[in-house]
Amino acid sequence: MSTQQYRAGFISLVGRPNAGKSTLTNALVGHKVAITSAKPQTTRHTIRGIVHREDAQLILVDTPGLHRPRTLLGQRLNDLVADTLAEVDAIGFCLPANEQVGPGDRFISAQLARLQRKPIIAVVTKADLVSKEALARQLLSVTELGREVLGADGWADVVPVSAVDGYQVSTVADVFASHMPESPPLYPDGELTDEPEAVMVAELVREAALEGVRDELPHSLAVVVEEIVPREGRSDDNPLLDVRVNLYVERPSQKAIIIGKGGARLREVGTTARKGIEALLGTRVYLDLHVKIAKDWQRDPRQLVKLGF
Ligand SMILES: Nc1nc2c(ncn2[C@@H]2O[C@H](COP(=O)(O)OP(=O)(O)OP(=O)(O)O)[C@@H](O)[C@H]2O)c(=O)[nH]1
Repeated sequence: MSTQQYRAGFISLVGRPNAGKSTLTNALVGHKVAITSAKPQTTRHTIRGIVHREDAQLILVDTPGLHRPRTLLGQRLNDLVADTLAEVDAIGFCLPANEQVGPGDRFISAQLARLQRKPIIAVVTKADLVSKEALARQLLSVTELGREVLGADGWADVVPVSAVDGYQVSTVADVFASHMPESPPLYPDGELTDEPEAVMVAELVREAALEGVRDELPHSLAVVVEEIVPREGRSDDNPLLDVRVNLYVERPSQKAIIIGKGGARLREVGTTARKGIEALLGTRVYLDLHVKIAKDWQRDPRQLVKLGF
C-alpha cells in the first residue's frame, strides 16, 4: 500500500433547520471549539471547529445563506450560495433519518446542484431514531434525490450517522477526509482553546471595537481569541482570567482608527469588552488586546491560515 497523503481542507454542513448540523459538528470536533469571530456576510465563513486526525484535518465552517432561504429570493440567493460555498472543498448535506425528504431538502439540493464539481456528501443524521429498515429506506430516498438533482452520479457519498450515540461519526470524518485536497495541516493541533466561551468573547471584543466606527471599518475586522487562562497564584474565591485577543485589520489607517489618539480608543474598547466578558464568564478578567495588520485576510480562508489565524 502506498503511503497516504495528508489531506486538509474546508467543509460546510448545510441542511434545513433542525437537521442536526450543530450536533454533528460537535460530535466530530469533540470539545474543541474554534475561536474566530468574523462577520459572516463579509468573511463568508465562521469556523465552527477543527477535526484533527492522523491523516487529515477538517475545518468545519458555517455558510450563511442556506439558513434563511425564505428571506432571500431568486438570483440573490443563488449568487450568495454559490459565493459562500465556492471556497469550501466539500459540502456535507444533512438530512434527518426520521423525516421524509421534503420541499426544504429539495430546495437546498437545487441550490447545491448549481455548484460545479464540488463534492457533496449526503449525511443522513439521527440514525438512532429509526429502525434499520427505515434507515435503509431513507438512504434510498436520499440517494434518489441526489440522482434527481445532480444527474446519474448523484452525491459523492451517502453516509448514515448518529451524533447522539456516536454511530458512524468517525466514518463521516473518514468520508469527509477522503474528499479533501492533499495539503499539509492548515492549523497546528492544540492551537485552539477548549473554551466554547471564546466564540462569545471574540464577539464581545468585535462589537466593542466596531462601536462608533462601523462606517469606517465596515468589513475589515477579524477578532481571534489567543488564550483564556486562569492567572496563577490566585485564590479560588478571587480568581482572575487572562484573556489575550488579537484584532486583525487590513491597513495601517484602520489600525489607527481602532487604537485612537494615544491609545485612548483601544482602552475604551478594552473597558467595554471586559465588562461584557466579566458578565459572561462571571469572573474578573484581565483583557489584553493587540491590533495587527493582515492584508486582504477576508478574501480566502486559506489566507487566514497563512496569516497565522
Ligand atoms: N436522536 C438524535 N437527535 C439528534 C441527533 N442530532 C441532532 N439531534 C437533535 O435534533 C435537534 C436539532 O439538532 P441541531 O444540531 O441543533 O440541528 P441544526 O441543523 O444545527 O439546526 P439549526 O441550527 O436550526 O439549523 C436537536 O434537538 C438535537 O438534539 C442525533 O444524532 N440523534
